[in-house]
Amino acid sequence: MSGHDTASAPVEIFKNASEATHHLADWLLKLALEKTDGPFSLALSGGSTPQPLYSLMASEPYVSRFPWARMQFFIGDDRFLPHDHQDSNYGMLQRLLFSRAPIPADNIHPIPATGTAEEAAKSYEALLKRFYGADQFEKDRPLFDFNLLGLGDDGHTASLFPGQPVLNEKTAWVSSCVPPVAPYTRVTLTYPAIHASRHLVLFVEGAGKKEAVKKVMSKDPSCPASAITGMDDVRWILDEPATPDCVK
Ligand SMILES: O=C1O[C@H](COP(=O)(O)O)[C@@H](O)[C@H](O)[C@H]1O
Repeated sequence: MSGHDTASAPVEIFKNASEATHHLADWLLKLALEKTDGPFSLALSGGSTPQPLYSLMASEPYVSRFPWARMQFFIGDDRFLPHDHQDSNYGMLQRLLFSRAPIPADNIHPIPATGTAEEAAKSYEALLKRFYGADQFEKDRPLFDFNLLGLGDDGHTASLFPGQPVLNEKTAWVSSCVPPVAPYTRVTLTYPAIHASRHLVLFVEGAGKKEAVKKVMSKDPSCPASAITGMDDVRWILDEPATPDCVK
């Protein structure tokens, strides 16, 4: 069973964060191995939830099994900070995964951290368009084979925060934005770029997220994650504490 949006998406529930993380690593490995006709492109999220996943991918047996040379790594959103700043999403990925797995340097695509945030967004969009080989999305041709998204307790995903102008972006693939409350100017994939994903997963853990998960599942318009769609497959991977009673 598969769904194309966050309300119809199947929900996979795991007893705890460790089980959810192992399941996600196994599924991601399967998808990456199955895609043999060209690169396997990924957009990865930041924040705290996926950190054990990145560490796991860089550990045995996964590190010996992923087809790293065929994988192209993009960042779903980042804080506009030097890459070695402790709150940089790219910096976190570099520490936990990129520096520990045999990934060709040319396959890792950080959001630039120089110039202005607007310039960084434009430059990342140009890079994505070169990778995609076109300036416009083509029907049934994804930009990302896999897009890993998190969820904030305010319903934000990537750096699409409630009530922000970036939510209305219809053409740009990448945008800078200033979160209303959370720290740092951000550079984020926009809805059009996120929607061009073949497999998209909302990976959410912890009781503190339960209310936000419930709102997004019921398409509450105040939550940016409610408007997420994917091309083929949108799914939730949750641990029990994050799972609303209505889906248990
Ligand atoms: O600010 C961000 O928050 C979300 C959720 O992070 P978490 O720490 O609650 O897991 C994350 O998905 C996003 O990439 C990040 O920049």
